[in-house]
Amino acid sequence: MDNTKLIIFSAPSGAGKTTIVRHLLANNPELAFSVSATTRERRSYEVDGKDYYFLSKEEFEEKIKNNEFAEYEQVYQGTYYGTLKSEIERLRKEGKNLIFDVDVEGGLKIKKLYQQDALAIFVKVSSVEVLKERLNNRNTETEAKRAERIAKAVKELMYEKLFDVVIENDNLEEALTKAQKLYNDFKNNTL
Ligand SMILES: Nc1nc2c(ncn2[C@@H]2O[C@H](COP(=O)(O)OP(=O)(O)O)[C@@H](O)[C@H]2O)c(=O)[nH]1
Ligand SMILES: Nc1ncnc2c1ncn2[C@@H]1O[C@H](COP(=O)(O)OP(=O)(O)O)[C@@H](O)[C@H]1O
Repeated sequence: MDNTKLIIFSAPSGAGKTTIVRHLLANNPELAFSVSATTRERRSYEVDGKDYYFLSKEEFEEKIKNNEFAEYEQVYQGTYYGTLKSEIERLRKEGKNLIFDVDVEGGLKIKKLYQQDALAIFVKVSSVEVLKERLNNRNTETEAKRAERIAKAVKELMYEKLFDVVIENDNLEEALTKAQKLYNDFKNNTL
């Protein structure tokens, strides 16, 4: 089946897209997570093959050479992230709707590739201060890496208008309800 839906979540780091994506996955069994490949270090709570395919730089560059990515980027200096064509094809063949957690540029590229089969959602918060606070609380990065994420986030805020829909994630409950409703409407062609 190649007419399944693709639902893309992009956001500045810390806005809450991973939290929203996990919630939708837990509540919608026909949804599957598009596992990206990356060269960044695994966080203690992450599982290889479930959260990301963790690859060496050499392995990743080999796949670039072989044209295996639908899209990829060096999101942070020296760190690759990308969506493998094989991942999308495998899950669509299984009849799954796919959900993506990718950065803003990656999200727009996937939207361009899949057009009306894809819904591109931008998650935002009311201020950069909120992002900083959440990244501090999540405590998964060093000070320098956090600063890099914040600098990128400030630039990404300008991309909001290029997305199909925006979800404000100041209140998590409201954001989760809106995300579920959007997914239902998109899935049922009633958006
Ligand atoms: N373009 C692209 N970006 C990705 C992909 N996978 C993850 N990302 C993005 O890379 C950025 C960094 O992700 P991560 O290291 O998990 O950090 P976090 O956003 O701070 O949780 C986030 O914006 C992700 O959405 C991908 O396959 N392609
Ligand atoms: N509405 C919210 N209010 C407060 N904290 C939140 C909210 N949404 C997410 N968080 C927390 O903020 C941090 C960043 O969220 P995460 O989903 O990892 O963001 P992203 O994937 O966009 O980087 C996490 O610790 C998460 O638990």
